[in-house]
Amino acid sequence: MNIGIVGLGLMGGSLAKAVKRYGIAKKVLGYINNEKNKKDVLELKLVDEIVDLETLKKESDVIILAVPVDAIIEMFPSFLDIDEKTTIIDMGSTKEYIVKNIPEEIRENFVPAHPMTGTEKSGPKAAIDDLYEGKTVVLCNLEKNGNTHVNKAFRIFQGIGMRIVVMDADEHDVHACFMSHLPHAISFSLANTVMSHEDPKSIIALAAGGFKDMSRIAKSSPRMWTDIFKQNRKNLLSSIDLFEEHMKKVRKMVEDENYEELEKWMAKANTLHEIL
Ligand SMILES: NC(=O)C1=CN([C@@H]2O[C@H](COP(=O)(O)OP(=O)(O)OC[C@H]3O[C@@H](n4cnc5c(N)ncnc54)[C@H](O)[C@@H]3O)[C@@H](O)[C@H]2O)C=CC1
Ligand SMILES: O=C(O)C(=O)Cc1ccc(O)cc1
Repeated sequence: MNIGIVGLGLMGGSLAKAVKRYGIAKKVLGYINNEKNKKDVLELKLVDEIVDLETLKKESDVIILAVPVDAIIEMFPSFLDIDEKTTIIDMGSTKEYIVKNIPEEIRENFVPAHPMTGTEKSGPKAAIDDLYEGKTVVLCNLEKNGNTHVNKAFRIFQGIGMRIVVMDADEHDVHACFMSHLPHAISFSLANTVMSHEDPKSIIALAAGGFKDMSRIAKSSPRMWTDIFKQNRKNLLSSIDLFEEHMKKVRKMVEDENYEELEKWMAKANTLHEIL
């Protein structure tokens, strides 16, 4: 099949590599809206052809939307005239707002997906060969899709070595919030907290592994994450409230010098890594 990818950054670029490597795509077409990325995509040979959006729509059996989540919504009107056999799959990190806003005309064609894998890097140069291998992709609200479109999505994701999990978009957004969006909010906060107190020289000289681990995702794209926080605002606010409760709890145990409780509380946190 021909696969057209809109947005050839980390996710789109890595998908282009994977569908070529596994022989799933006969041809990979790319649509790019910025000159700097075009140059990088050509140099990295991520796609067979860079085309305009109309050509991509006509020549692709499957169109992948690998752009920030607000851009996915903004692009809906461009796809209202696609062929009934063409499948569209989005890779956005949020699902509820996207699913709610898919126009009725293309709802059968549109498979909402979220690959639960990524890095803090962005742009075509961030694309990696095996990003998707052995990872999970969540597909949402498939009851509204035609079988042919679901089958194509399964062929692509299973074909590049992914495990598929199906759930409703609202349920997805709660899980994604706690396991990805809240951790990003915490990492951005930690980075800003430390920089508001420590000068760069001390950070360079003294930062140890733990701080580097916890602040890695604070390097993530502000454009992409502002969109995600906006679209998952309600869940993010509740998860921040709950996190604040836990911060208050540790603060109180330290303030009260309740070290017995503190040790128990930490031991409970250790058990997360028995399941991860
Ligand atoms: N970064 C990550 O680890 C993960 C990201 N996602 C989702 O995947 C999507 C893409 O993210 P990344 O690849 O990380 O971002 P990225 O920033 O690496 O790539 C996005 C690309 O889309 C292009 N773009 C933006 N607006 C466009 C438009 N209107 N038309 C055409 N191209 C446009 C940008 O120029 C950029 O090259 C986002 O929706 C994100 O939420 C999902 C899972 C993991
Ligand atoms: O860099 C990391 O560890 C990530 O967690 C990347 C990531 C970012 C956004 C997603 O929707 C899913 C995964």
